[in-house]
Amino acid sequence: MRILINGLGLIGGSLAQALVKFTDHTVVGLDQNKDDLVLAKQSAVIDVVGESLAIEAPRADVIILATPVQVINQTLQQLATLPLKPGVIVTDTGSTKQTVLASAQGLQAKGITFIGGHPMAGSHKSGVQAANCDLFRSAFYLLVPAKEASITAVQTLQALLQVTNAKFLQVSPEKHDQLVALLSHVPHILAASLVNLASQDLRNDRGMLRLAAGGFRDMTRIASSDPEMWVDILDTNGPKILNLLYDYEKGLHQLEQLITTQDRAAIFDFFRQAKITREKIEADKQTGALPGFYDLHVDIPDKAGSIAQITTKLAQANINLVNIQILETRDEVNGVLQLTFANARDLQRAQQLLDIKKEVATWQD
Ligand SMILES: NC(=O)c1ccc[n+]([C@@H]2O[C@H](COP(=O)([O-])OP(=O)(O)OC[C@H]3O[C@@H](n4cnc5c(N)ncnc54)[C@H](O)[C@@H]3O)[C@@H](O)[C@H]2O)c1
Ligand SMILES: O=C(O)C(=O)C[C@]1(C(=O)O)C=C[C@@H](O)C=C1
Repeated sequence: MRILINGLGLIGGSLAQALVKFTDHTVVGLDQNKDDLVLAKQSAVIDVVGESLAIEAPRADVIILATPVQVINQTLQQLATLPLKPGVIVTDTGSTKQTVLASAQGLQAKGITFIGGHPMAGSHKSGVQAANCDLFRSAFYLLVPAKEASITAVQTLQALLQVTNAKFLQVSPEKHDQLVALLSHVPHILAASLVNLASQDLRNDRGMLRLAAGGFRDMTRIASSDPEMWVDILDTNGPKILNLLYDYEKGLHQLEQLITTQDRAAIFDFFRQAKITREKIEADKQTGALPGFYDLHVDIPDKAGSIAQITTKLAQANINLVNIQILETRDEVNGVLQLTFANARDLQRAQQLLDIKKEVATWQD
C-alpha cells in the first residue's frame, strides 16, 4: 500500500517511522516545513518526500493527517475536492474529534471512508526530531469512525496501526471530546496557568527555579507543549472544556472558604478523597482493570555507571523496558530513575531482580 502522512511532527513522524520499520508499505511524507521533510527522509522516518497534497492524495491507499486540528479540518475539505481512490481510508491523529468528523462530511458524501484516530500518548516535545516508533506502545489509541465507515475498513486501519503496539478503543466523537477535555485538555490548561502564575516571581528571583522541585515540576511538565497545537484544541473543544473549568472554579472557591474558616476536618476530607481516587487509579492499573504503563522508581546514587548496572541486569534477565527516564526532581541529592515496563509481570520480575521491596526504593549495588 501507499500511505500518505501529512504533518511529520512528533505524532506523524512516530507513526511514519513505525510503518517504515515494521511493514513493507511505502510511506510518503508531506509537511509545510521542507527541512523537516529532508530530515525525515535522511533518518528513515519516511520512504518518499511527497510533492503536494493534490498530487499525492489521489495516489494513496491510506491518508493520515497529523497536523494541528484546524489544519486537519481544512485538509479534509480540500481532500473532498480531489479525485481520491474509491477504496482509500482517511484518518487523522487530532486531539479533538467533533469538528474533525464534521469536516469529513464532504468526503463521506463522496463515499470515501473516514475514521478519526487519536493516539493517547505523546510528549511535550514536538517536531520530527522527537519522533519515536515506540511512542504509542501500550497506550490507548482511540478510533472514532464516521457513521458510514464499514467494520471492515475499521479492521483494516486497526491492522495497519497494529505496528504501534497500541491498544485500540472505539468511541463516539461526543464521548471522545468529553473524555479528553477532562483527562488531557483541562490538565494542560492548569499546568500552563500554574507556570504563568509563578512566572513573575521566577523572573524576579531566578534562584527560585532551583526550589521548583517535586510538586511544581510534576504538575507542570506538560506546560512545555506546543502552543500552536493547544490553540487549535481549545478552539475545537471549547464548550466541554468550559463546563469542566466552571466546576473546577467552584471547587476552588469551596476550598478557599474552608481555608478562610480554618475548617481542618473538611480540608482533610478534600485531600483524603483525592488520595483515595488517585490510589484507586494506580490499583486498577496493577490489576489490569485500567491497562496502562507499569512504572518502577529507583533512587540511584550520583555515581558513574549506576544506570548501566541496572539496565544490564534487566537485559540479561530478558526483561523488556518500554521507557527509561531520569526524573529531575532532586538534582542535588540522588536521581530518581523511572523504569517503565509493558506489563505487571515484567514489573514484578524487575522488582525481584533489583530487590526492590516498595515502589520507590533505593538501588544498592
Ligand atoms: N503531541 C502530543 O502529545 C499529541 C498526542 C496525540 C495527538 N496529537 C495531535 O496530533 C497532531 C500532531 O501533533 P504533534 O504533536 O505531532 O505536533 P508537531 O508540532 O510535532 O507536528 C505537526 C506538524 O504539522 C506540520 N504542519 C503544520 N501545519 C501544516 C500545514 N498547513 N501543512 C502541512 N504540514 C503542516 C508542522 O510543520 C509539524 O511538522 C495534532 O493534531 C495534535 O493535536 C498530539
Ligand atoms: O504526555 C504528554 O506530554 C501529553 O500531554 C500527551 C497528551 C495527553 O494530554 O495525555 C497530550 C495531548 C494529546 O492529545 C494526547 C496525549
